[in-house]
Amino acid sequence: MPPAGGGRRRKRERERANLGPLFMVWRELLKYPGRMATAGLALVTTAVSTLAIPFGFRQIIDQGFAQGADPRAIGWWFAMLMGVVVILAVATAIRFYSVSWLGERVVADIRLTVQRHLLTLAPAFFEENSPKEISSRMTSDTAIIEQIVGTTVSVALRNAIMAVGGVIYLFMLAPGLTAGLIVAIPLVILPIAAFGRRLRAVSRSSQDRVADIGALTAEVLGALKVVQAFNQETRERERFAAAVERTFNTGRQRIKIRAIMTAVIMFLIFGAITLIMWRGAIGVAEGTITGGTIAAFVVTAGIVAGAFGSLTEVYGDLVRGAGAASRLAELLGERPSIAAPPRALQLPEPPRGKLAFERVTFRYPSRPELPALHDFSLSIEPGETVAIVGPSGAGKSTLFQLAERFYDPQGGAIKIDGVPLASADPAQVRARIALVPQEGVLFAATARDNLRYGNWQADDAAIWEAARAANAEGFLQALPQGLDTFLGEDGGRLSGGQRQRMAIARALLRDAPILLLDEATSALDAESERLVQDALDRLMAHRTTLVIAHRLATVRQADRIVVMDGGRIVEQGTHDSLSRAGGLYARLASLQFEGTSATPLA
Ligand SMILES: Nc1ncnc2c1ncn2[C@@H]1O[C@H](COP(=O)(O)OP(=O)(O)OP(=O)(O)O)[C@@H](O)[C@H]1O
Repeated sequence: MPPAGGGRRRKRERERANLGPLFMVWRELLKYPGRMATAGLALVTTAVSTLAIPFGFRQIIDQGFAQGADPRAIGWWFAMLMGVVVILAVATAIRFYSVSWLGERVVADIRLTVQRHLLTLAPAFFEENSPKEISSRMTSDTAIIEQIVGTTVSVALRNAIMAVGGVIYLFMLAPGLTAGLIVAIPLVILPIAAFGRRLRAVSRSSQDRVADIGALTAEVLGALKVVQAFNQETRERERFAAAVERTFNTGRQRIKIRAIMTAVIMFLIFGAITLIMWRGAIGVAEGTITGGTIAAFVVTAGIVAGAFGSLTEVYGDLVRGAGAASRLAELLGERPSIAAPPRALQLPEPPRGKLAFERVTFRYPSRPELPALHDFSLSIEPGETVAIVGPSGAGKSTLFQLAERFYDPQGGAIKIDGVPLASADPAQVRARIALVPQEGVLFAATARDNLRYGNWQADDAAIWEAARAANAEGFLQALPQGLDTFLGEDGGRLSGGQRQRMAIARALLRDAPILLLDEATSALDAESERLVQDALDRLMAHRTTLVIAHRLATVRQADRIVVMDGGRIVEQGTHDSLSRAGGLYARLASLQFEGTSATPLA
């Protein structure tokens, strides 16, 4: 099973080679002009004071070390040089702090923006784009951007200033020698451009491979029990090993290009310097140049060479950053397919709780060939309880997906209190619905916060009242710290029946007029079963309820039973009338309701 994201990757590889995506990072940086100014000033100061050091050397060597020089003058020169060193040290600290601060801040801002945006996207987006891959974008791609802002750009600017300033100073020191150096510069720049282009492609696929590893790790750890239960450790180890080796190989390709690139550039720079020094040595021998000048020239040329050397690495980093930024921009550019229309209709007040499907035809975006609902019509009156029954894949859960407007149907309309969902604000629509899924979803938070997910305004009195009605009071009181007990990731501390009652209590707190209830198929023991049923009865009272029924008790109590098959309604009636009719319902019921009411129907 290859990790997801192949399609997107191919699309990305067709994009033009440019650093344009980094513009997004620049826009984020512009939000902090004060910090930028401080960083810029410190940056210029460090670059200039670094260059002041060879200047000082020259003075000291030519004047200070000359025989018969005034010791006080020597002291003065050294004091000056020490001053420069202090300025260099302080400016470096300020530069490091403000530049790193910007890196951390920009990444924090980008993470906030991306998460805010992801929350607006429709579930269909996450069927085509693995959430695991997206979550690795949140960590690895943002880390790359942090490095760009916090290190690379400052290194680049400082080295650019030092390279330019250094070259000017070299000209002042020895124009002839420097001219030779300048001739060497295009020899340096051209290979950078050539290697850089190749490096860019390799860096991108290298990052993709790293994301694959993250996705694979999360997938296997998330399903560890299944892996172990099926003795698939060897297979998972091999699958992971293959991914790791792919990552290593693309990484190796990247560092190979970079190694060759560095070697070529270093050779060109230092080869040129060596040749120029040879000319300089002849100059000193002939007395046309001083020792101080040659010393300053050596140190400055070293600084300039180092600066150019770092600049070559900068390009590679910027390219990596542009890759990361373009992926984040791609996420941010994804328009939510489900959103409120420009002039959304208001749902009528007070809510009545009428839910209607009118000739709805729907295909899931990821399975366009198979209609999950076919010309489906069903109208549920306020306060009515409708039980949905049917074989697996009949389209029962799809009704919930559409009522919550996680998807839009291709044909027909779904209406709440007479307003088509497509014309309303999804937030308003969802506020009228309480959903109790088959598996109660719990967050890594306290019991209190898990319940308040239904309604953040609820105080403890309201929470306990809901807990009592949901038959959850007893076990909540028995938790070590009561409502303050941390339920752990995925609420691992609660049993299946307890989780269901948590979900019911949450739905009670939500207090919405329409209830979408997916009964758990897992059989509970008789006591749990009774507690859950009892809680459900209280939850369903006075609400419009659409329930995917798995229990005899539920279908018996329903005002109406709707039997679905292949995305259509095949029968409607009561338990007694449908049992007598001898159709699909009678078959399903005779197979599955026999013996115990806890046995799943579908
Ligand atoms: N996210 C999805 N993407 C693509 N196809 C889907 C998706 N969810 C469901 N389907 C398909 O749509 C059809 C209806 O599925 P649905 O989940 O509504 O059935 P169901 O009656 O609830 O089944 P079950 O009782 O097994 O939960 C099935 O053929 C299913 O494979």
